[in-house]
Amino acid sequence: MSDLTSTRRFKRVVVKLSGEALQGSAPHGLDAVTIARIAADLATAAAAGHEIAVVVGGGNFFRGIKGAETGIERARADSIGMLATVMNGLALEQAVEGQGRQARCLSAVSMPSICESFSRRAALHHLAKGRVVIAAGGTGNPFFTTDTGAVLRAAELSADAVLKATQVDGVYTADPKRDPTAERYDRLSHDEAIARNLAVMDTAAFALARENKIPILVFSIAEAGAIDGALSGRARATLVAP
Ligand SMILES: Nc1ncnc2c1ncn2[C@@H]1O[C@H](COP(=O)(O)OP(=O)(O)OP(=O)(O)O)[C@@H](O)[C@H]1O
Ligand SMILES: O=c1ccn([C@@H]2O[C@H](COP(=O)(O)O)[C@@H](O)[C@H]2O)c(=O)[nH]1
Repeated sequence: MSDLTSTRRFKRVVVKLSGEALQGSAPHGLDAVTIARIAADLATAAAAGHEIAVVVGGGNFFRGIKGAETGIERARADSIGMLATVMNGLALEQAVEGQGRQARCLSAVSMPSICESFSRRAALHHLAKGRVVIAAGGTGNPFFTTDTGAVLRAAELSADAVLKATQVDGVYTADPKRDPTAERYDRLSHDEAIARNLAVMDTAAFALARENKIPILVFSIAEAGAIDGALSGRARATLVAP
């Protein structure tokens, strides 16, 4: 059995969901049909017995680095970005519950009148109850990304893998959206991803995953059933593993 066909062994996973994935074909923001499709995927994976924690990005609303380019102080711009991830988290929580599966949005940035704060204990409790945990707010600190947040949560929750659900179907030699000659890897190591500066995730995220020996599966979330495809090894994907 190859590495990719044995991914069912990943019982507890952190799904890193790009914010852009939630906007569907809209230029920004949230697309209800797309969110419902992704929520159905998450609910199906949970019903199949996987413990699912989702770390959601915010790029469909705001990225701190872009805000800083317009003159907003970087740390403040990153706070706006983290709030964007909470908006996405709440929308996803609603959508997963709409699929008949309990979900809990836990924010790394405390906002108790809106949702529970993230703690390892709370997240493990909800996972044990079969709820989909949505970890919003990234790491809770500026100058980080939700990719690093996803690996951090995976380490804290002793997850078996990070499933990076994104716009492309794997890791390429260069950004395939910019370079049509880029070639896809089936598999590579964390070391190789860092050394070749493969920007599908930031270096901090790859380094934290390397240190904690956390495999990362990069796959496209464009089609219904993508998460089950990734978990069952059917998806076209790249495995980043030691
Ligand atoms: N070597 C590479 N291989 C694959 N994708 C790459 C590579 N370099 C850059 N990319 C780009 O990285 C993107 C993945 O980032 P993603 O969309 O998941 O962003 P994010 O910052 O994690 O989420 P958000 O949408 O919330 O900002 C892909 O869409 C792809 O265009
Ligand atoms: O730990 C974190 C995570 C995120 N941010 C800010 O949020 C936005 C959106 O996150 P993406 O990972 O780009 O989707 C990001 O650009 C940062 O500005 C953060 O500050 N800390």
